[in-house]
This record gives sequence, structure tokens and C-alpha cells, in this order.
Amino acid sequence: MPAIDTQQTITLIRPDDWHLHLRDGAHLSSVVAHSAHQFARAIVMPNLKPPVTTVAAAAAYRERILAALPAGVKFEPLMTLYLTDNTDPDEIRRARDTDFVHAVKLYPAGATTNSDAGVTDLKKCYKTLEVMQEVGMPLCVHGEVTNHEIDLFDREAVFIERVMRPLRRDMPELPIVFEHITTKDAAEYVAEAEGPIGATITAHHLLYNRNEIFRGGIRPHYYCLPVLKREEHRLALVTAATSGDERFFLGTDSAPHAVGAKEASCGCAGCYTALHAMELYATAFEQAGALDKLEAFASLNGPAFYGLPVNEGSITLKREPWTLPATVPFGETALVPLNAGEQINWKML
Ligand SMILES: NC(=O)N[C@@H](CC(=O)O)C(=O)O
Ligand SMILES: [Zn+2]
Ligand SMILES: [Zn+2]
Repeated sequence: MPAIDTQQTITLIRPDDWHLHLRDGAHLSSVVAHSAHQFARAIVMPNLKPPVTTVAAAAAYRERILAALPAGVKFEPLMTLYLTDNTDPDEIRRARDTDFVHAVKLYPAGATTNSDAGVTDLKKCYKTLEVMQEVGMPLCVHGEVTNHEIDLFDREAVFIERVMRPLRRDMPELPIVFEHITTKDAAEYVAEAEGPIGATITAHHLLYNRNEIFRGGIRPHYYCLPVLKREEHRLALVTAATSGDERFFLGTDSAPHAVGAKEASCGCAGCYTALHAMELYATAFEQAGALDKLEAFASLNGPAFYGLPVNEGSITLKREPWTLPATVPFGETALVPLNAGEQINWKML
């Protein structure tokens, strides 16, 4: 009689989002409160137009984020710098001397949304990476090769062999976060790797495989990068997230795009989950029979990796079905959240 002892509420130490896109201007104002409701802090991605490449730009962006919060809402944006071929090693030292820049982000040029200014050849960044290693500044990595001869579904696995292994061989003490991992290959690589490496895992990659993009027709709101993979990969991610291994932690990769930019002949990559992230993670962990592992994944492992204190306070999720809205305001337009119009069984209070 499982219904009798089915857990009705979950209380967790207040969690953080270790991979988030907040955008800017009116878009930022539309979305930031969703993340602030769910999370105490977030690692904010720097892929704006133009990208956030300097400490001064990160400081200004941070002020815009704080100004966009509703009155009285507390939320700490943890800023990142966008690595380019030309990032000055001194910029890393300046970043280290702040209390608000927490990582540098590697986008291989052309890999994903707003990555045109990204790195063309990691060798060009070695002086900068050496300083990062020296001062212990984490490198967050979008881990996909961009070579169009490589099958889209293989680009993460190929990245491990061509970029990640050589980089870690050359810089064994550089802290690395393998962002939004999507494959068994990446989960196993991180679990077995030695030294300072962690990985974020999104809720959508824990819940869905690639069939979801094509269920009943092409469904652009399930398209993100790295793209959803086969079921065996989803299962490996669930195993990693629920294993208790502290290298794996929560990163939503919530990535808002206007509805027209997603529902288009060439639609943008990104799933919007900031509205219901913890509900989705709870659903995934419950399906795996591992709700007891959610707190470490959501609230403890990330701060341990980044050397930050665990949050004070707690959140409670209640078993209470609710329906996701069809759209959410997004500046002058609207965005369609993942699971729009669908019912979800957990509700964050
Ligand atoms: N994940 C995505 O599909 N999109 C992200 C970029 C990224 O994280 O790669 C975005 O900024 O829209
Ligand atoms: Zn990415
Ligand atoms: Zn992202």
C-alpha cells in the first residue's frame, strides 16, 4: 500500500543553482524572481551580447541583477567571466581579488547560444588557464566539440577525448566544472577522474531522453544543448546524481528564449526551468527512489566544490499537483516554460 506512507513533503537546506542564464534588461527582470524563489544563489552565465569578459562588466551585470529583484527578495548572483582567446591573465588576478567572480566560462566558439566570441583553440588560453590554476579559479566548461563532421549526439563524448583529457593532463590542479553533462561517457569520466573536477546536471536531462524532442511532432521547447540523449545516458545521469558522489551537483541551465525564437524554422537551444526547477528535480529523484539524496545534490555538493558556505534556512516541497502556465511574460513578449500546460506533482511552498 505505497500510498499510505508516500512522503508528502520534503524539506531541504536552501539549494543553489550552479548554472543559470538570466539574460539582461527587460528579459532579466521577467525571469530573475523565479530563480530567487527557488534558490539562494546561482552561478550566472556570462553569454550576454556582448559577453561578460571583464571584472568591470561582471560587476555592472551583478548590479543590474540585484536591481531587477523584487523588493525584499534576497538572491546572490555568483558571477562568471566569459573566456576568449584574448582573456588577459591579469583579468584573472583581478577576478580573484573580488568577492563576486567565482568562475570563468569556456564556450568553444560556435558551440551554443552566444558563443561566437568563445575560444577557437584552448592553447591560446594556456597562460590565462595557468593563472587560474595558480589562484584556484574554477573553469566552467561547455563540453562539446564544434566540428560539424562529428555527429551532434557524439560531441560531448568526443570533447572528453580531444579537449578534457589533454587539458586536465596539462593543468591537473585547475578546478573544472563539466557543465550540464548529458552522457554516460561524461558521468563515468567525472566519477573516475582524479583531482578537482565536478559536474552539473540539469533536471531535464534527468527526466527526459531524446524521444521527448520528437514525441507527436517536433517540440522545440525540449531542444537544448547539449541535446537530450538516449535512455541509457539519462539512466547514467540519474545514477550519478543520486549516487551521493559529491562531484555531482545541481545546475538547471535554465535558458530563457522568447517564444518566437524557439518556435521558428531555426529555433534557439535552451529549456526554461527556473519556474519549477526544484519540483522537476524532486520528480526525478523520487522516480529513482532517492529523495534522500536530493539535499546533498541540491544544497551541499555545490558549495563544497566552490568553497562557499552552505545556505542558512530551508525550503519545503509539498506533494500537490499543479499545472504549469502555457507562457510566462518575457520582456515585451513571452516564453514557454518546459512542461507548459502539463501537471507536476510537487509544489515548492
Ligand atoms: N543550454 C542551452 O541550450 N542554451 C544556453 C547556452 C548553453 O548553456 O549552452 C543558452 O544560453 O540559451
Ligand atoms: Zn552550455
Ligand atoms: Zn547554459
